[in-house]
Amino acid sequence: MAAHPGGLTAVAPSPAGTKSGAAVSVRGLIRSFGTKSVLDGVDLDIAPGEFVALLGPSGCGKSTLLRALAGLDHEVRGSGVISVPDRVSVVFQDSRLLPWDTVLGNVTLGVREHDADARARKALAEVGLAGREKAWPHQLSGGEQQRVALARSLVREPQLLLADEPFGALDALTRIRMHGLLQDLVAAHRPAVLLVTHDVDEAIALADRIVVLDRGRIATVRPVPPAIRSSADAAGHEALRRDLLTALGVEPVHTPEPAAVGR
Ligand SMILES: Nc1ncnc2c1ncn2[C@@H]1O[C@H](COP(=O)(O)OP(=O)(O)OP(=O)(O)O)[C@@H](O)[C@H]1O
Repeated sequence: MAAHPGGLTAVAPSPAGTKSGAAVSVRGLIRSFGTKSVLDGVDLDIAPGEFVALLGPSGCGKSTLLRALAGLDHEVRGSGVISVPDRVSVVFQDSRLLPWDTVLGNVTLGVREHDADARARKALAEVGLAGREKAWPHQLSGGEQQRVALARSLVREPQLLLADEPFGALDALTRIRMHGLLQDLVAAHRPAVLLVTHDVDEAIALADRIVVLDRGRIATVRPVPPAIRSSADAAGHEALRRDLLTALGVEPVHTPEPAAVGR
């Protein structure tokens, strides 16, 4: 879906990026529900083309932050402190396809350019669904439906892709395949990405940088060096994993050293 429908005073779209050159700039973002404070002064920058994963315990406000960036939260309060690009797309855990329209119809929906059809076909080919244009959503698997959702987000060439646990409902094997697909799509289109996930391993596998939301603020920020992302640096990967689990308040399970043979 096209996010950022407008009417949100705290969000300032900036097609050329923010003054600082960031694709996303958030300062002191506050959001409460009744007396419950959820976001309590969030500061976050995302550079153009940067992939940021957002981790945090259940209920800490990850989706609330994403909805604020998407322009879907009309109550968010700040002081003109959110700046996002002009073209923002959102992918959710469920594909949110219209059941009464075909795959092609779902992807072209809302695209006003004269070549919407051709663009949608290209996007569907990119997600591996060439030839399925006339299928109905109910004829697709969960993974295929999420592929359509990705195609629908890409057809608008977003400068910012917001993804709220997009693979959370998929089986482990499909998830791994979708990770590869998302990496390819991001490499080809270079949007800035904010991925909300519960999965530390998913965050390490995909992100350039991981941020942890805790008690309404960004509490931990960790870069993910390419060697750790690809698991070439296995020790670094494990150290980062433990570090993030600790930041999430989870006691990492102790993995014993392999027993020395012949000692
Ligand atoms: N519209 C709303 N009205 C009242 N409370 C809300 C609303 N939306 C969110 N909340 C509350 O705000 C808190 C943060 O919710 P949010 O969905 O952002 O958390 P989350 O970190 O994404 O959680 P999860 O990982 O479980 O999806 C929760 O306590 C939730 O109940």
